[in-house]
Amino acid sequence: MHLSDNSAATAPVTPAEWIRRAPKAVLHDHLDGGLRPATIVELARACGYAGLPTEDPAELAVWFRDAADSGSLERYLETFAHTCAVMQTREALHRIAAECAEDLADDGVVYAEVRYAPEQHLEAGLTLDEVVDAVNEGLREGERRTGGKITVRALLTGMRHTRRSLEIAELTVAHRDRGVAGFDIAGGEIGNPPAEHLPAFQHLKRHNCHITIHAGEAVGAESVHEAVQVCGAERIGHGVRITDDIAADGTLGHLAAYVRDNRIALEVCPTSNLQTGAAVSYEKHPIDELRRLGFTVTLNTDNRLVSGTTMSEEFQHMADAFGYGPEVFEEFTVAAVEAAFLPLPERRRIIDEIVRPGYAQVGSTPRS
Ligand SMILES: O=c1[nH]cnc2c1ncn2[C@@H]1O[C@H](CO)[C@@H](O)[C@H]1O
Ligand SMILES: [Zn+2]
Repeated sequence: MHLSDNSAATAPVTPAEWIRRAPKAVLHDHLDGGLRPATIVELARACGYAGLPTEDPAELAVWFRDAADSGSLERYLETFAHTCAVMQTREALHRIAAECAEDLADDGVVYAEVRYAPEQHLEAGLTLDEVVDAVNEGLREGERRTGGKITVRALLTGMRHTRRSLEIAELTVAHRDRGVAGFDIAGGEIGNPPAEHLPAFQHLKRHNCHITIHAGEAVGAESVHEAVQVCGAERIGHGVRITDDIAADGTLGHLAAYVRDNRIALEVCPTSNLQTGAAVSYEKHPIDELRRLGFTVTLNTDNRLVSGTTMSEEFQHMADAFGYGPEVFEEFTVAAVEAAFLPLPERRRIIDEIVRPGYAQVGSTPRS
């Protein structure tokens, strides 16, 4: 991985106004990867965290993006030490969750699933339940502040390298129907296969809970296979290395065919992929090939602060790389809401009452 290859990841973009206005849905956005830089600085002062690389919010934003632009998932993940350090109290979690909902809504996001690992927020004595309650209350507050422009659900993440996934699965079951929509596994992929967390997945299945798994980011198709066929993932976080199972002429192997034919949604995060080395450039990102081959593709931020991005910026990068217009973004957005971990009538309502009418308006106004 040459850093010059992914320098596009750090190039500033100004999304077109119609992109900002278009309704968007994000299924893959980490709460602890999307804080406002000014909030981190304030909270660090308040809790006495002295480890920040700078106390200037603008410099801090640049620092995160540059540090994460490393070509390796492991180094990308090191930056989260600074965000998690200031996310240890009920008040901090509440504030960060509320601001997250506000920032997403401000960017035109109408539906979001925001994920985080409760086990990373216990350093100041909170219990797992208290962490989940604080985040849920913050998300509800954020939804209210936007006047109901956005619906947000939480996904609880178990970390691949720790041994708490069964507890987090139990927590997911306990908080389902109260703001928690599903379960995820994240963290360093190499050497930490998802099947090591089988008891967690079995618990979730026993209780009919939704599962998504980060896979096919740093490890190839075998990781996607294990996530789907052994662990029962309904969606795949990233999943871009499913291309290992697709021949140059577009012929699909059995795994790729299974993922496509069962409409297992890929939560694709282009800028993050450039930073971690999972893709070499926007223009060469496999999202376009996957879309053309009929995969269920959704477009996501992964980490707005750490990857220095927003949904509008991801849309703009894809528009620049592949010439996508509103029709394709409507397709991505509908695909995302269809794959949401929401009851079907709610998904239909968001698509019929918000997404379709929103794109009808985008299409009828001049694009600039
Ligand atoms: O793209 C990713 N791949 C794998 N793990 C990730 C990614 N982005 C964030 N996290 C991890 O998920 C934790 C909970 O939100 C974060 O603390 C980070 O360690
Ligand atoms: Zn992620």
